[in-house]
Amino acid sequence: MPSELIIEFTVEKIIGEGRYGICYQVSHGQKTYILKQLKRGMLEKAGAKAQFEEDILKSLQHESVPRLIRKIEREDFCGYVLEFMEGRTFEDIIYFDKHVFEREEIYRVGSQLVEILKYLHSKSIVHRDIRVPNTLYDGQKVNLVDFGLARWINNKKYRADMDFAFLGDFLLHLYYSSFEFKGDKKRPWYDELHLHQKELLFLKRLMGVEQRYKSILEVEHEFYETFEAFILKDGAMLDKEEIYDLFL
Ligand SMILES: Nc1ncnc2c1ncn2[C@@H]1O[C@H](COP(=O)(O)OP(=O)(O)OP(=O)(O)O)[C@@H](O)[C@H]1O
Repeated sequence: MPSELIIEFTVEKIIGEGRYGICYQVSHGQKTYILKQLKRGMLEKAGAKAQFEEDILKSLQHESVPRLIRKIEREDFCGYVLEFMEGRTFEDIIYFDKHVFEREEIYRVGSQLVEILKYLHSKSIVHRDIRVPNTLYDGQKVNLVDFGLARWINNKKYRADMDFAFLGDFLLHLYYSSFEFKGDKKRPWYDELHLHQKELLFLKRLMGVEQRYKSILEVEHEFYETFEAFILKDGAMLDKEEIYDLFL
């Protein structure tokens, strides 16, 4: 990184290096930002594609999506300064902290992701990379980052329903956090996870194993139907025992 940028932004740590760039956590005065450097080689190869992340982030205003603070385009550095979003990645929370997500928490996390997707799709944007390393969580709020693969929906190559299988796969990571492998032969998720009938159908439809959902509004409707049917009773969360009874 060029020294001038180190003067303007103090590099706190390197968060990661991906195919397209390097992510730094930086500070400027009291404020923390993310500095995402785009690799020059990749930028040239990717051409117009690199423009999507910038244009898409600029068009968004959502508390769970980082704001694009500014673009830096210089001879020796090309990248973005992004709003710093709180939380650890779900990847770290599940695989490093070994946190177990119970249904109530899966419901709370899932409902936030559905809400974020509803916003993105209403802006004609498909994210195409909703995965555990690109979602942050502080125990309450879910944030979605990495818009490198996001595109404007054109209903040909880029369809809104592409995000549904990602959402399904993401939710499966949460369900598997409580799964105990007993050395059994590996079976498909729909056989080995202990799921309520409605949950099973909801996840199968997200994943495209059963008839795919047509829109995020349909996903949202089914999400609440599915979870509220057995998690909420008279407006209150069922406790673990009560949820278990429903499975019998
Ligand atoms: N705005 C943000 N606030 C906080 N953390 C962020 C933010 N943006 C990215 N990160 C962190 O940096 C990591 C890498 O970011 P991002 O995925 O955008 O970079 P990338 O170069 O596309 O990486 P990859 O190729 O591995 O996907 C994320 O997993 C997340 O932990």
